[in-house]
Amino acid sequence: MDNAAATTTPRYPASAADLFALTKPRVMTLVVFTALCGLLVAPQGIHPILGFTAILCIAVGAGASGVLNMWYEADIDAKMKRTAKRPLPTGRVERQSALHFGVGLSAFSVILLGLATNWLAAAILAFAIFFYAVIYTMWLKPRTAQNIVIGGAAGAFPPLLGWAAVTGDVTVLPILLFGIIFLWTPPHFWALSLFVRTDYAAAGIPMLPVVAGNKETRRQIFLYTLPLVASAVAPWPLGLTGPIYGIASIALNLIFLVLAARVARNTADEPAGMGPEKALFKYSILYLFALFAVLVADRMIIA
Ligand code: HEM
Ligand SMILES: CC(C)=CCC/C(C)=C/CC/C(C)=C/COP(=O)(O)OP(=O)(O)O
Repeated sequence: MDNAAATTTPRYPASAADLFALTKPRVMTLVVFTALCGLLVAPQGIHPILGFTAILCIAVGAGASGVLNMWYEADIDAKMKRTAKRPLPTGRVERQSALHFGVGLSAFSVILLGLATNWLAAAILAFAIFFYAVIYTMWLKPRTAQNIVIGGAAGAFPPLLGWAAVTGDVTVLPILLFGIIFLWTPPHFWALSLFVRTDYAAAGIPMLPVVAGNKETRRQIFLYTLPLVASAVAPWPLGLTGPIYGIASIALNLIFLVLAARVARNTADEPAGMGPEKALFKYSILYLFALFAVLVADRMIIA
């Protein structure tokens, strides 16, 4: 794959800031937070140093998968306004360096997590990295408009990882947390994808609005919101949490439902400024932070 958009001579060694940018640090905030929540709601404790090491490994593993994603997509990123200024398309980092960095961080995070906690957690981390870097990035994303639905599962692993690092097992609650992020990802991303449809079309990526149009994407956003809302409220009736989570999650989910319904009802050809789509995208991030925060608060108060 040629890096056609290279505009500067690659710096060797690459700057720390550029290498850090390859790990998608802004997205990582929510990855780290949901992993920490998975760790905190586990039914037993973990030594703080081991807990810190586990979260660090999950963050580094997620970052590694972001590096491998950017390594593979350097020429696609060069074609899209949103991504053209990244370190690889601008030529600030050599592709070979990015590959070594991504593989090195992957191996480091998986091995250290296995040594510090247990090998189930390490195996899940290895699988999550593989899922995002290979199954989503290399296989699904360029081929099908369902890329986000299946591939988004990669981002649902962090709470499962946090839990497994403590307990060495996986039970109903961490699987539900996985399910919540899995069902959250399509509305989260499709709301944004409506704004960058032409970018994806230019890069030849079959994102849903490119393939099915804005109207169908808005409808799918609402359809995925229904099981999301159901699974996000479920921990309370299932007896896995108390009323603090129950009541807060009902409020958070009602807002999500209303915003998704506004998106579905929007008949404008293109999404505009701070319209329903931007509101839903921004709220989706706040929602996941808040939902996981109240889960931890609820479990800590009950305990
Ligand atoms: C395949 C699934 C996903 C896709 C395609 C996707 C895509 C995007 C895109 C394109 C952005 C815009 C900003 C940027 O480029 O940084 C974004 C923002 C964001 N995403 Fe996602 N996302 C996905 C899943 C997730 C998951 C699983 C999480 C964490 C649990 C997450 C957390 C975030 C956060 C925190 C932001 C805001 C970053 C900022 O401050 O700009 N995303 N997402
Ligand atoms: C533990 C572990 C391995 C977690 C992985 C977490 C993670 C980073 C999930 C994917 C979220 C994400 C930023 C998708 C971007 O999609 P894209 O690559 O299509 O976006 P782009 O166009 O911005 O590159």
